Amino acid sequence: METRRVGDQHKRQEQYKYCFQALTPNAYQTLFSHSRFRRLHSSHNPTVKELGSGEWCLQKRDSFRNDSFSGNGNVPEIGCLSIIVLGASGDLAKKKTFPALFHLYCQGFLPPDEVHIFGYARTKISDDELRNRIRGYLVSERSASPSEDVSKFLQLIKYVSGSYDAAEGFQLLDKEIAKHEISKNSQEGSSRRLFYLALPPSVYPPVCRMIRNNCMNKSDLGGWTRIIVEKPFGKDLGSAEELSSQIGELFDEPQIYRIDHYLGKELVQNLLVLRFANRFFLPLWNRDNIDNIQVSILLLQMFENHEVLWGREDFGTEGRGGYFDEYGIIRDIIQNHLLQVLCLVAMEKPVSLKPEHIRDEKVKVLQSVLPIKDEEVVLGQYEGYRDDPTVPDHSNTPTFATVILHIHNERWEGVPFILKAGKALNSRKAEIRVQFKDVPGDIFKSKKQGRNEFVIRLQPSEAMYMKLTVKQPGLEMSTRQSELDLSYRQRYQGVTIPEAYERLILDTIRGDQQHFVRRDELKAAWEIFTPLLHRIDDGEMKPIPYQPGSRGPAEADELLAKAGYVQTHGYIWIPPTL
Ligand SMILES: NC(=O)C1=CN([C@@H]2O[C@H](COP(=O)(O)OP(=O)(O)OC[C@H]3O[C@@H](n4cnc5c(N)ncnc54)[C@H](OP(=O)(O)O)[C@@H]3O)[C@@H](O)[C@H]2O)C=CC1
Ligand SMILES: O=C1O[C@H](COP(=O)(O)O)[C@@H](O)[C@H](O)[C@H]1O
Repeated sequence: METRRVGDQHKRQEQYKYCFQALTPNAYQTLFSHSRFRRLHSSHNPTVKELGSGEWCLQKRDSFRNDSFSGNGNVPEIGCLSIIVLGASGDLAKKKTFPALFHLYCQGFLPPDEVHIFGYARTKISDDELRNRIRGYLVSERSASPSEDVSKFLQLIKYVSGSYDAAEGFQLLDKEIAKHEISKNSQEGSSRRLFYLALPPSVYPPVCRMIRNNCMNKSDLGGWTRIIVEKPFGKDLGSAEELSSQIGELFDEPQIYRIDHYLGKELVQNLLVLRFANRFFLPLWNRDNIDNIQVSILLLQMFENHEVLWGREDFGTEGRGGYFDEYGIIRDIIQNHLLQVLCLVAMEKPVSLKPEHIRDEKVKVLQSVLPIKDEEVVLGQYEGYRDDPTVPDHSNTPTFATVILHIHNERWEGVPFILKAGKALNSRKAEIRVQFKDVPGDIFKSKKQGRNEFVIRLQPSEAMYMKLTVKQPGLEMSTRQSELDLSYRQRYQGVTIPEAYERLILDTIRGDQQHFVRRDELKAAWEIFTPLLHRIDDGEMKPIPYQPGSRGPAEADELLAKAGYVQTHGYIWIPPTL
């Protein structure tokens, strides 16, 4: 288990506290973008804090602590930090893990005097070869001198080659990490080791065992060893539980960070604030006022040879057709990303912001979901999917699904939660759409135009907008649909929204598990979908073909209408331009 030094925390906080009065956040950003200033102050990770009466203070931000939610019991740690990316030769590492680390580095969260990064995989390449593989993916809007930052960041990376199931490679890795720790004069027992498993889950058990046997850190002086594991966590309830037990025998739950990158998205993180810090929503957020809720992730992606046709996306397609066919859209997106978002939309107010309190409430939602009915599922497979060379000719794998869930509790009885995800569709967006009931005794007959909707656009063009009926400006008393719009790009100009992976890796370093999936959450999530998945795997339920570049099968829209969703015809929300 982890131990921490509280005395050092105070000393360290005091050491770096300093103020620049009358400095606005924008002025600070500009100042910080000058490399000389950054050189002077980056190791202090300063942040801007409002003092009140229009004054702003620049103060030390501890790189390993989330000060705003100190209620979760975190205590900052000091000393040397080693981040080890296992599967460093792979797709995720190149496209997401290393770029996220680079962003953190550019913002001063990974001070070079404390941090070292190791890549580990079987592929025999040199340090420089690994650096060259990832160099092109290191782009940061926050870097004032990008090429200088890229070079410095790459120098922090060392590569170790070895297998995933033999001690030799991990002993070598341990030696390299220890060398780094000694070079930083890190006291034994105070160093921190973060292992990011950017690997296929099939190798998680041997890799965890190797880490446990060969690379653990002493924790008696506040040091720790943590692991981040990627999805998919299993293929169904049985395999997920088996994987959980295997990892659980080697690591305690507080050391395991099961990542779901949707939990790191800005507007997903905003859900708790939105729901529980605003009086507006408290009395409305229930079955008395809400008719139905949709959560959707729509993608343009197709696989391999179709990519060019439909516009290649920056993440998740390349060479993943084989992976995808084994899993399908429900395992790839619905059982994890959509269900996690649903939990945050539907859960009760947690006792506090402590990770365990939040996760307790999420588990309750999952445990209250009723069994899925066949007639409330529409599966689709886009035409041409099976032409992909990595996909079997008779694949029954859905590339699209709409599934209706019902939550059996006092707040949500009777409100359908419509989860929808698909690939090769006509648009790319992720959103939460809360549709309210019709106005009782409507004297304007406005229900023919549309219902009130509260939409949270997760991506692209992050926004929240409230669709409502207003008087058409002019002499006549007629109504029209309009919106109250909080578009982030317009409202928060110049603010860079962090990447999900960046935020979640930082949370792991800080020891904050709020945005990670707990073992019992995972189990409850698989319990919901396993019966349906087995029926699909056994060929008892078949996907309906749909045209690539369409909305998916027409039957999905019919299911939506049956569930009570009323489409507003002729209204389209257009993200405001600057
Ligand atoms: N890429 C993506 O878009 C996303 C990936 N993920 C998840 O992240 C993890 C890593 O994904 P990704 O980087 O795409 O995976 P890759 O297939 O690129 O694998 C990563 C590395 O693991 C090693 N590896 C691959 N297959 C095996 C195998 N059968 N046995 C042992 N080692 C193997 C290879 O390294 P070497 O041979 O050099 O050892 C490879 O470079 C997976 O769990 C994936 O599901 C999650 C979301 C998105
Ligand atoms: O986990 C996954 O998510 C991506 C979609 O993520 P986004 O952040 O780009 O919305 C998806 O394309 C991929 O198939 C899936 O594995």
